[in-house]
Amino acid sequence: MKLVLVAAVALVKDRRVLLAQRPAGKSLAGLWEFPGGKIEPGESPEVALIRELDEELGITASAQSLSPLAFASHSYPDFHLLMPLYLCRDWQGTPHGREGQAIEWADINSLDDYPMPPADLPLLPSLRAL
Ligand SMILES: Nc1nc2c([nH]c(=O)n2[C@@H]2O[C@H](COP(=O)(O)OP(=O)(O)OP(=O)(O)O)[C@@H](O)[C@H]2O)c(=O)[nH]1
Ligand SMILES: [Mg+2]
Repeated sequence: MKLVLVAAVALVKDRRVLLAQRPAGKSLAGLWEFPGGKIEPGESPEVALIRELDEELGITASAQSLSPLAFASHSYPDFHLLMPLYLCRDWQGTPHGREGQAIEWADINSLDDYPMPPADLPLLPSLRAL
């Protein structure tokens, strides 16, 4: 089974977390996910996330602003996903969907209203505990 490493982040402001909707045409289209993406060869998870936050949302974050929150380990039919989820409360800029994706500040107590990839569901208690 192929192991795929993805870095993701919960951007948290007050009691809200930023979710991004996967665009039509991609795998798991329409589901709400944490911003992030595949870790490229030679990248640390933090460096990958800083790059993805710029590419996907147009914001700047530093490695020191990323703290470990939880991780997902989930078998999809064609690969196994290992995804550290970081917490970030401090960044520069205003997030906007730079790749045409919808984004939303979801109330941490209303995450059930956002259909998410199956890998993400075990991560939600860590968020609610914040
Ligand atoms: N960024 C992100 N990816 C997630 C989450 N949950 C989850 O299962 N994934 C999966 O992790 C994989 C990598 O995400 P990615 O953001 O780099 O993938 P991508 O947009 O290039 O999609 P692709 O796999 O269609 O090429 C995808 O298969 C995605 O479905 C999540 O909360 N955030
Ligand atoms: Mg991505």
